[in-house]
Amino acid sequence: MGNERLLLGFMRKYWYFYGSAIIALGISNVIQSYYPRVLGQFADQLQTTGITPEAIEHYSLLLLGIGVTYGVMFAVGQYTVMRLGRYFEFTTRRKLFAHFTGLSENYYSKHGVGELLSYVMNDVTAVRESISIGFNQTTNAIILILSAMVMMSLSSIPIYLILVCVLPLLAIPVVVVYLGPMIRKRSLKVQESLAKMTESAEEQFGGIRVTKKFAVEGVMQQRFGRTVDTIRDNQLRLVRISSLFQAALPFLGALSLVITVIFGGYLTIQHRITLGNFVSLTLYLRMMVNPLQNIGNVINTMQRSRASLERIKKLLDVPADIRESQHAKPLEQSASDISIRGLSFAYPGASQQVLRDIDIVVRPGTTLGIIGKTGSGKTTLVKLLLRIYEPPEGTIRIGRQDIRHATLESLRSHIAYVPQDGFLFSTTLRENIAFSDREHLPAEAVEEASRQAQLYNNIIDFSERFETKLGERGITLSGGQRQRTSLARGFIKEAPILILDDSVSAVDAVTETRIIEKLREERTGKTTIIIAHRISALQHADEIIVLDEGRIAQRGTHQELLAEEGLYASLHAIQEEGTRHAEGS
Ligand SMILES: Nc1ncnc2c1ncn2[C@@H]1O[C@H](COP(=O)(O)OP(=O)(O)OP(=O)(O)O)[C@@H](O)[C@H]1O
Repeated sequence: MGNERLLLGFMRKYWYFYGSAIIALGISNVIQSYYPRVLGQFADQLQTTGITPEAIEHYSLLLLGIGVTYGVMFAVGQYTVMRLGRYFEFTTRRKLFAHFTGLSENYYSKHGVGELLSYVMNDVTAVRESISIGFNQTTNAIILILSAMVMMSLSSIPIYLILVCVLPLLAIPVVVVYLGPMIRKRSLKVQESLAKMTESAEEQFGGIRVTKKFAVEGVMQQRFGRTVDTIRDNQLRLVRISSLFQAALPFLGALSLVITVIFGGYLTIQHRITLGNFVSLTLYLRMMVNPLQNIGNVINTMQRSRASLERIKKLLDVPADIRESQHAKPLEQSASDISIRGLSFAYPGASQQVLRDIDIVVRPGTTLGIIGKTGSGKTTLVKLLLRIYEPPEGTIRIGRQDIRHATLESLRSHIAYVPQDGFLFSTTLRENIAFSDREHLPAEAVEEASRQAQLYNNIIDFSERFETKLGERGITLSGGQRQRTSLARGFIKEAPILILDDSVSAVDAVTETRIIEKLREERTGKTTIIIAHRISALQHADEIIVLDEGRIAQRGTHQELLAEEGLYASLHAIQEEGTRHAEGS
């Protein structure tokens, strides 16, 4: 029942729409139920007084009136319900998207993009169908069946005849109760395998260039084929049971008609009912078969949509791991000193700590360099600073404030973070650079940031300059250009703290030197953290920290570190050797 709360909440909110839809559909169906009665009366008149031009005119006008009123009211009801379905679709999609943005990296590391897309596409559509088509057909069916029953009882058709003829139709609920849950279970499986396919397709399309470069198209096709096969198997299992369900209902309808023809026909021959009664009864029963079949379809759709609703509800119930504390305050605006004390950290679910006993103090306006082998915990440290993962209470402070008690918005606007592979959106270069505040950042600021990132000269070579559109994930740019676009995005933010996480790794040595020089000019008085593998990118820092397996192995200035034996000096020697080699060749 919990799952339906989402749906019921929506229905409660738009009850007036539902109310008017029920009224319109109700009127249309009640009117429609007059149709067999009128034809029955016409048949009786034919038999008793014979056909007259007045009778033809009277009955045809009556039927026309029924047809027109039915059509108009039905259209109004149908339109209202369809509109509601669409409302649900877009409000739920928005809700899901808002929920997605609140979920942490930890969640995304476990769930693929395709899987999440599947919620927004397949599941929401399935529920929407049950709202519009389902609601529409159920209302029609219930009202039409009820009106038909009332009309039959009001006519002079004997009740025992009605009951006997309707008997097979009463088996329908039994079939529904028996097969419904099976349909739902199988639908859930179909939705899950659809999600897997979307996920696989997303990954395969994203990685198509790698696939081609490694010439492994065959393997990838096979892998994708397997996900498609699973869907086929699950779909077929669903189709088998749905078909059985849908076949059972018309069969019961036909059985009821057979009884009507035999029993009703016999009573007509015996003159115990009139020919008109017989005609109306047959038409009424015929009229009830379609709605009953529709109820079957609706229950089928409902079972499917309940499966989807279950998935959506489960997703919406996933709590955001990073939540603001109740008394969170914005960070002090001018604060730019960072103090890390006794910080140890293991990723959720992991037994090994990736950071151990980290103590760092970054005074305001200074630059900290962090170097270390791959996997030594450099990025993890930044993720904790940004609270992408929650650091232990009291371990990280900015200014005097524990970041655990700062509002997330203030923390993240306080820090400009440039990751190694900054994601570029498929929009213009200008919008990508001005990402932090697209609406307000002036064109000059965008140009200045691109100059600082040594990207300006590249951009002015493009025919549309800053208005150049980037393809999906910025494919039209080279690796170095993409990295510099991401750098410009970080520079433009002019945040009190700037973190470059291996952000100049894809540019050549000359460009790197220019960027670092520009950075030193522009960021005097502002705090900067530079993470790099190349010593040249951080040698000017006020303090350099060497991380090794999550611990601080060495610390000091470039000169101090060169003077002592250790990882830094050996890295320096290797890199110098490499540079000499490159210059010599
Ligand atoms: N989301 C995660 N869940 C579990 N373990 C993780 C996660 N992210 C990183 N790790 C592990 O944490 C360790 C440190 O990773 P981190 O990314 O901080 O290293 P790094 O020093 O930045 O490496 P690189 O120089 O290659 O970028 C690695 O062993 C990595 O496998």
